[in-house]
Amino acid sequence: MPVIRTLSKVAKQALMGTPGCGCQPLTVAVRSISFSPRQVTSDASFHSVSFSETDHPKVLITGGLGQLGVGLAKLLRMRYGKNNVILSDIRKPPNSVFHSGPFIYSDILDYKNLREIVVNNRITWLVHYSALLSAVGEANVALARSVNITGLHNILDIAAEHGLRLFVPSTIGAFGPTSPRNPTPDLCVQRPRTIYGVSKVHAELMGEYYHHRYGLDFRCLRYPGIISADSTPGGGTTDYAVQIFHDAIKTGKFECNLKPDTRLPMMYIDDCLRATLEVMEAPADTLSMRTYNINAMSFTPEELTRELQKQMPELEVSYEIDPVRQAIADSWPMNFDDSNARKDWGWKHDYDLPELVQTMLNYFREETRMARVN
Ligand SMILES: NC(=O)C1=CN([C@@H]2O[C@H](COP(=O)(O)OP(=O)(O)OC[C@H]3O[C@@H](n4cnc5c(N)ncnc54)[C@H](O)[C@@H]3O)[C@@H](O)[C@H]2O)C=CC1
Ligand SMILES: CC(=O)[C@H](N)C(=O)O
Repeated sequence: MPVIRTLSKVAKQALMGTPGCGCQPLTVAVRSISFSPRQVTSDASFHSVSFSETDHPKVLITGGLGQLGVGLAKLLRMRYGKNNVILSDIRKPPNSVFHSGPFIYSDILDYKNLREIVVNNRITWLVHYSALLSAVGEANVALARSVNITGLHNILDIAAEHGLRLFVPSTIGAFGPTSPRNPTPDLCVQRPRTIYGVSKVHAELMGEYYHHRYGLDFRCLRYPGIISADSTPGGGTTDYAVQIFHDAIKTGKFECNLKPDTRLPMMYIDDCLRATLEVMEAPADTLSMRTYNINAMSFTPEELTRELQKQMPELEVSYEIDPVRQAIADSWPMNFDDSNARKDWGWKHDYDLPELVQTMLNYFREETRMARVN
């Protein structure tokens, strides 16, 4: 009974705020009475590992076989050592991925399995990439709700119980038609119209809540559309900006599913992965917020085509609009204001549109050359 009374007093303080002091004292109070978000058995704290800044983190990446996970694992393994970064997914990894470092099966909907992986591998950082993206999410709302929301709850609880540093990406899709679109600041109205966007706003808010309530070291970046050469996108609205390179090289023709003047924020994958590493390594006292916009460039299909045609004048682009993707794109930011990330932890992108196009074309040309040689 006295414990319950203490808890409700702490909860009341949390809701009302304590004048003249930040969230830290509250966090300490909550932790000191061992109040965790999910009922855990007593051995859980025995296995938890405290991460010292001088050690290498032991990282688990969920949903690691998608467009971004393999590249992130490569970057983190170069920095922290091959065996300190575990990729996981529910799909079977290709040979090259399986032989490049630790891989493990993990379904984020299986709470016990997740917990076992975290405990047995002494995980200290969790990068949570599993998700259904905007277009596939609209095609399967029930599954998107389950993976993006129920799965996130499992991740938050595991991370809070085991004192992990947790990274969850959000997206330009976390904004909607009533948000300011040009530019979109960090803090503004967020009323997305997709299950993907709704689940990402939920993730931002839950992560920040767990940070204030339980002291969870939650870090979140809102990514623009990510463009990569050696990995394929998983069913988003910005996918056209990757597909155009494949089709341009293969056939010299591309059919675009968005209107020529649809402007969206975009980023080359190397910038995205470096930003992720940088925000994970940033000292906590530099982070004035826990969710940041990051930006690099912003273009329309027409502008991307023109840049490509500078090197491939024969490229032909036609337009066959997909109404679902177009409606999504029309509700998303056109330009992203990432001034807080630049100010707080020194974010700076390397790739603008010309460098992006050059880098992508170099990759595909080299791949074609190698294929001819072999
Ligand atoms: N690629 C992009 O342009 C952007 C990505 N993001 C976010 O970054 C993260 C990674 O994105 P991508 O790699 O592009 O996604 P993706 O769709 O390519 O990959 C997602 C992965 O999650 C896995 N997955 C699905 N259900 C699962 C489950 N129950 N348990 C474990 N894994 C499961 C899938 O097998 C897949 O490999 C996502 O959270 C996404 O929302 C945010 C903004 C832009
Ligand atoms: C911007 C994203 O989050 C993703 N690429 C999508 O288009 O759904």
